[in-house]
Amino acid sequence: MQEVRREISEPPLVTSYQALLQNNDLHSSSLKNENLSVQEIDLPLIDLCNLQSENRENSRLCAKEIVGAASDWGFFQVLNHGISLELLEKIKREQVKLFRLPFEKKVSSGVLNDSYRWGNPTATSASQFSWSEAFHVPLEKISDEDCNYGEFSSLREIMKKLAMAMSSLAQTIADILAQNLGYTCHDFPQNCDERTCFLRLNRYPPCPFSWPETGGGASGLISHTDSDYLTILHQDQVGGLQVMKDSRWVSVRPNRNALIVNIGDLFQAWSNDVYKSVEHRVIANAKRERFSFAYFLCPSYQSTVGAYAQPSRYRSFTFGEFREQVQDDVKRIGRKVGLPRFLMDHAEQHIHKQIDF
Ligand SMILES: C=C1C[C@]23C[C@@]1(O)CC[C@H]2[C@@]12CC[C@H](O)[C@@](C)(C(=O)O1)[C@H]2[C@@H]3C(=O)O
Ligand SMILES: O=C(O)CCC(=O)C(=O)O
Ligand SMILES: [Fe+2]
Repeated sequence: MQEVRREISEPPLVTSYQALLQNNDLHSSSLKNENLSVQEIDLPLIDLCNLQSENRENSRLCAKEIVGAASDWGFFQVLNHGISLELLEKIKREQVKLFRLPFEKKVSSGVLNDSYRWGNPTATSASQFSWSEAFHVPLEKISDEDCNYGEFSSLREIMKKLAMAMSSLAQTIADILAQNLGYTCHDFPQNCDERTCFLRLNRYPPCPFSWPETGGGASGLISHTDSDYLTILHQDQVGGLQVMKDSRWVSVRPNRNALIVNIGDLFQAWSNDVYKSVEHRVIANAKRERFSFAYFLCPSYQSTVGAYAQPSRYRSFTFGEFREQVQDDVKRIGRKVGLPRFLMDHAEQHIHKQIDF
């Protein structure tokens, strides 16, 4: 009887991870029992309905909560964000269908602007491996007629709606954070539009190398800070997102009605470290697959990040220079360094201070 070859949708994560384990000391694993006593917490929960309140005091207090969380946690979650549960559930259904495509098709069909990524292509050790797959799609490609959606035309419509709603939410929050620092223009950050921003769809397959089965194990997504101004993130109810708080990992309790907002590297630089771009990661789950999606508020590569006030702790750099430095560091030392590469050194700071007076 003709054997029906079941097309595999799973990326070859096991093979890749095992190959990396062979390279390294067999006992080395990314989470050397780091995960033992991670506390589950609720991120600061901010109800955005107060922002539109006629009561100016409510609106002011809501803005104050956003500023406080962005300065202290670098992460918070918002209610009444303008994206309906119905739309969020539609995205989840489409996302499941999309990731169920045969792996070969995800890699080679060019679907969603050929934006498919899995594992961590630059990983040279097990600790840099990410047990996940993703589509990282520029917003402009979502509405681009010749963007290959294959049988996913419904996905295009849903992603366009999502992108619009996420863009508006990100702009509202960026405005509040910028105004708090005395920035009066209403279009901060400049040069962020559908040509420069991204939607990222993540799937985290069940992982046989996950903690605590092995007392350490693969990361769903390795620890990183986001290379953007601001990220709006939706995680499903499986859990696994962890955020660094006071030098300890805390696990973020899922809240089905909330969206998570986190400050990116560029906003930390622009705000002279007032707002924090905080390390976060995803712990792989042994039994359940997990889905999330994220909107990244990014400027054009030619845009200078600058600072809201001088003297800035960071030398002036463009987003393109930042991305290049990230990729160069990942290639040369196996991990992203990010902002520390752009700190003004003391001599430069001294000179800038002299020039400014
Ligand atoms: C926000 C992001 C930065 C990142 C891609 C991502 O969407 C999520 C994973 C991040 C990460 C972590 C490990 C590596 O440093 C990196 C280059 C990667 O492959 O995944 C970064 C990505 C980045 O900075 O572009
Ligand atoms: O899946 C998550 O919860 C986090 C994803 C993330 O950090 C990212 O895509 O940058
Ligand atoms: Fe992230």
